[in-house]
Amino acid sequence: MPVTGPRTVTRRAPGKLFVAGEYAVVEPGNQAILVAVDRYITVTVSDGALPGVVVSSDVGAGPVHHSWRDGRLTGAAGSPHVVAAVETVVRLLAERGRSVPPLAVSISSTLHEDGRKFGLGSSGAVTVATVTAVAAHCGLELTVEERFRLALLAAARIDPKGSGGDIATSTWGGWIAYRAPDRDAVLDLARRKGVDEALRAQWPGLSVRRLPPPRNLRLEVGWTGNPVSTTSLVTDLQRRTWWGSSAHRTFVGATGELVHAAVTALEDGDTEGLLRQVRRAREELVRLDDEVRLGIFTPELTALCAIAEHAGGAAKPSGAGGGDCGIALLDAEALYDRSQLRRRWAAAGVLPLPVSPAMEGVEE
Ligand SMILES: Nc1ncnc2c1ncn2[C@@H]1O[C@H](COP(=O)(O)OP(=O)(O)O)[C@@H](O)[C@H]1O
Ligand SMILES: C[C@@](O)(CCOP(=O)(O)OP(=O)(O)O)CC(=O)O
Repeated sequence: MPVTGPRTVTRRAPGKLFVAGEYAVVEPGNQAILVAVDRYITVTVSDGALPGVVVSSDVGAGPVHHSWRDGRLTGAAGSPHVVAAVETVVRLLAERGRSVPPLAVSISSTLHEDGRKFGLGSSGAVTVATVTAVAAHCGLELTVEERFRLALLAAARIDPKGSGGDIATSTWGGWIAYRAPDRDAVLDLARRKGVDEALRAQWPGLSVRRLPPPRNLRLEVGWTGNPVSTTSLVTDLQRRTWWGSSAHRTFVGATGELVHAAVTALEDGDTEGLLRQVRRAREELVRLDDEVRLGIFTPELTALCAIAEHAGGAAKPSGAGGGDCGIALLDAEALYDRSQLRRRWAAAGVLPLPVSPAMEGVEE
């Protein structure tokens, strides 16, 4: 049966920042706090002129034509996240006895500048927006969690080490507390039993909870200008003798405690308490970096944190570090000079990014 749905569908998914819990969150069950930001990946899906799928992106070279072979898209490399997202939705359609028409997928990003990513979760956002737009184009009705699960299955095929915190944030939007499932286990389930079955099964470890946004805080974001491969930093960490050592367990224990305390502070509207936990999160990342010499804290990220602290805020890298961006939270009621903070960041090689929390995730 051919699919039916609107002829042209556009969906956009927001980027994200890590507030606390990065690195620890890659292990199933460990909690992190993330917030969506008002920079987006927008995906438009329409009927294609050629059999297969043509993908064009404003950050890629020209359009890339992929053909179907045994449920997989062949052709030039293009964007692996977009390809995996389309394949995963189409596999679900096939399991439900439905065929897919030729597709044209077009992507635009405000998570990049001149083709360079800011490090605001473009891979997660493009995966979520593609899954959602292709599903809507094909008339596939999915719950929010089903769309998250499809996007996580797609992204995990490319990198099972990724926690999926970016995908959850792009899906739900706002401030969230996230715990990852075992990605190898859910991939294995989808391979053995199919995607449809993987949507229905329990995913042990997974939890996503909306958190109330802090009322009296300003979020400042600074970009170092250096794009970083999160996968290579996480892979590097997992190869060190530190991984599995008592220092690793101490890091996970301390991060678990501070994330829990930060969740409580958000739920209680305790601004000072949240700032304290964000500082603890930075200290734990500093300790990790001292122990492992991973390069989380570049000179720019160290300066970003010091300058924001000097202004009375709490600051840290967002995510893997090594470049990309950092965040600062400042008490909106306390007196601080925002333009001075931004000037001092700029003088230290940190570009202030005018972004705000986005309370909506990708629309259905
Ligand atoms: N605008 C886009 N168009 C196509 N693919 C994209 C786009 N943005 C991101 N991607 C995909 O995400 C990958 C980059 O992921 P990553 O380096 O983890 O960036 P980020 O830190 O922003 O998530 C790219 O290789 C590509 O597969
Ligand atoms: C180390 C991490 O916990 C956080 C990485 O966050 P980044 O923001 O650096 O990267 P992307 O999610 O690819 O945008 C790994 C993870 O959770 O996947």
